[in-house]
Amino acid sequence: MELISDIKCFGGKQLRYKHQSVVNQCEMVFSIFLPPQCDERLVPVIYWLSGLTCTDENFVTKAGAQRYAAEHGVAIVCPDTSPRGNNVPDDKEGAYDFGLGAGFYVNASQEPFNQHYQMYDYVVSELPKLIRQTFPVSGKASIMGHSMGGHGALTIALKNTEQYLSVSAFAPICSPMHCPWGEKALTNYLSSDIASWFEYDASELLKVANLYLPMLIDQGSDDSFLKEQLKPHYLLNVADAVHYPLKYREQPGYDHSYYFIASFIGEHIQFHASYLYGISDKSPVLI
Ligand SMILES: N[C@@H](CCC(=O)N[C@@H](CS)C(=O)NCC(=O)O)C(=O)O
Repeated sequence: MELISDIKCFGGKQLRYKHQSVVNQCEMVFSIFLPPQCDERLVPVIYWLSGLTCTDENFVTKAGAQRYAAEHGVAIVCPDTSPRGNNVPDDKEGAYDFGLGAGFYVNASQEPFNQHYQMYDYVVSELPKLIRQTFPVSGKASIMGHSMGGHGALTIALKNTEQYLSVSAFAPICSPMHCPWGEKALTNYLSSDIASWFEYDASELLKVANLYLPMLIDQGSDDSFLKEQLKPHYLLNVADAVHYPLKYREQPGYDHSYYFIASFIGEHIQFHASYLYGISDKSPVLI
């Protein structure tokens, strides 16, 4: 692993590294914020998954999360949103919503994407192992994300309830099976057989959830992607039907941007810290 940058921030460190990923078969870059508490003890980790067109750096430079992470004593890990490099295939037309910067946090099974696009395994297994081996972090983790990354956080948490204590999302794609961004990604990374899409659709996964994971979602009412792409009603209808106690907040007047994320990131970090530090009771219940 190679250190790219090391910057002091709110008494802690904002670090950036590159390493060779086994699952993605390419060099990957990630960022990690270590709060000042790391000087004395192990801290829990929150994983942040970004949206379309982002790298590991959008959240680091725009969300203003470091102040809250330092206050609450949590590390924040930000992976990139896709594999990258000369040999990594991209969208045929170089569109922003597929390929580079748009890995959708799935394991691709379809040529030519299956060789490098294994972002699900990267985020769930390879990166957390590397983080635990390298940094002063405890085994406790939560996960959050935005848009495509909100879809990633929700699906990954719902499929790995033992690995995360809480999950949250800003403007997540709530049912990729039912929106143009998701349909394009799932068709090309998986197949045109819709049966293969269910395991990467948060609304479908919520239908069969048997453990309750604390879940917070913020959605701006003036988000230009709300009606065509994000479609929270799919998730909310399932949550109602199966009595899943998710906390959904429509935030009046906010759009899809990092200004929206910056406005509520403090509350999301506080939400996760309350479970990571055992202040709130996760009490997983069978539903
Ligand atoms: N209109 C945008 C669509 C992509 C977009 O809005 N991306 C969101 C996530 S879905 C984002 O975080 N962009 C980077 C940023 O705002 O820093 C574009 O073409 O770049």
